[in-house]
Amino acid sequence: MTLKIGVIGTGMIGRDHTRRIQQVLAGAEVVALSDYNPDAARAVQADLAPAATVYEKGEDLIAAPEVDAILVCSTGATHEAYVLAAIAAGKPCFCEKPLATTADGARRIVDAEVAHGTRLVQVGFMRRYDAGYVALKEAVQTRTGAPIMVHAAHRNPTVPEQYLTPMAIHDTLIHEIDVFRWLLDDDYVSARVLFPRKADRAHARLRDPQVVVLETAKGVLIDVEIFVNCHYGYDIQCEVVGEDGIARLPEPMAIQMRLGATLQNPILTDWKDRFVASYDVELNDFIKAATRGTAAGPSSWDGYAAAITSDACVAAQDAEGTTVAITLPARPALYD
Ligand SMILES: NC(=O)C1=CN([C@@H]2O[C@H](COP(=O)(O)OP(=O)(O)OC[C@H]3O[C@@H](n4cnc5c(N)ncnc54)[C@H](O)[C@@H]3O)[C@@H](O)[C@H]2O)C=CC1
Ligand SMILES: O=C1[C@@H](O)[C@H](O)[C@@H](O)[C@H](O)[C@H]1O
Repeated sequence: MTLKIGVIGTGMIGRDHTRRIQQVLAGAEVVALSDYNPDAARAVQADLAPAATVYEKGEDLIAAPEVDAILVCSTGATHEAYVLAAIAAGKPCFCEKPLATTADGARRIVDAEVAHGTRLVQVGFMRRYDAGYVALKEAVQTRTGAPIMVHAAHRNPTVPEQYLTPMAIHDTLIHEIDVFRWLLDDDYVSARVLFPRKADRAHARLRDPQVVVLETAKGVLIDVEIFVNCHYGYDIQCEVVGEDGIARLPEPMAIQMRLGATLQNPILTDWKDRFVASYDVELNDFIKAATRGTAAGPSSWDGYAAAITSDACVAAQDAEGTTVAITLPARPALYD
């Protein structure tokens, strides 16, 4: 069976996921496209999915009988309504991060999915599918001994003027928030944010860099540097300190050069290149599960936990240096 997918939001990542389904992965095809800007949907149709129907409204795409499963790749604030509509239609739905822009919104999705009775939603936390993080998790489970600390960094070369201080949490740190819950099999209990002096390249309305300190229920302390004007490249670092040893996230594969009396290792500059393979694997997982009428991988519960943690981190930015508590309600059995 070929899974017939409708894509809502055909901007940068919606286009890229459409390319993936049409040109890289097996078992699915894009049969419908929709975007707030119909020209964007038509451009993706022309370039990648000539047989797809363009719908003016995302709701109509979700209801369309030829659509088996939905990809929500529109702007974050629109995710909640589309995911709820997909659940109401009983159709599997892959939702790019964030699941919703508020914890209350993510909770409404959890409640709707629990009422439906089976999983339908996968959240686009692709790092869980990255070969480096998968190897790191295995090392933490089998070799480092119980984790005590995590030191991490998320560095982007630059960000646009619209990227404001809370986005360092909602848009950027959200990947670490999810991947460390998964890596450590743990939940957060508190957050603190510290600001050093502002980098010269950071624009007026952005405090950059910042350091977020998260504490987990098992007592692990995680420090994450977020530096989105680091200039030199796109750089994701992670080191887990355990009872018996230390495990580091591997660097992306690259040719090392000995040239002109220097030893050179290139550093990537674009997050799309850093995680290109993991996007393929996460969507493949979605296609496999959606073909069976369900969803796997990062769940609505994970999206909700990330939203609660993000809200606490943003409160911690405002509280500058003060510890903000994080409380996760009891997890419904659907997500065990
Ligand atoms: N997993 C990851 O690493 C990444 C995830 N993302 C997430 O993907 C989502 C989209 O990001 P980008 O593609 O970078 O943004 P973008 O701005 O390039 O594309 C968003 C598209 O959504 C459309 N849109 C806006 N409102 C809409 C509505 N009500 N209905 C239908 N379409 C609507 C816009 O017209 C635009 O074409 C965001 O939630 C973002 O956080 C983005 C980049 C990386
Ligand atoms: O999701 C992403 C972007 O939206 C975000 O702006 C970047 O900071 C992240 O590195 C990237 O993975």
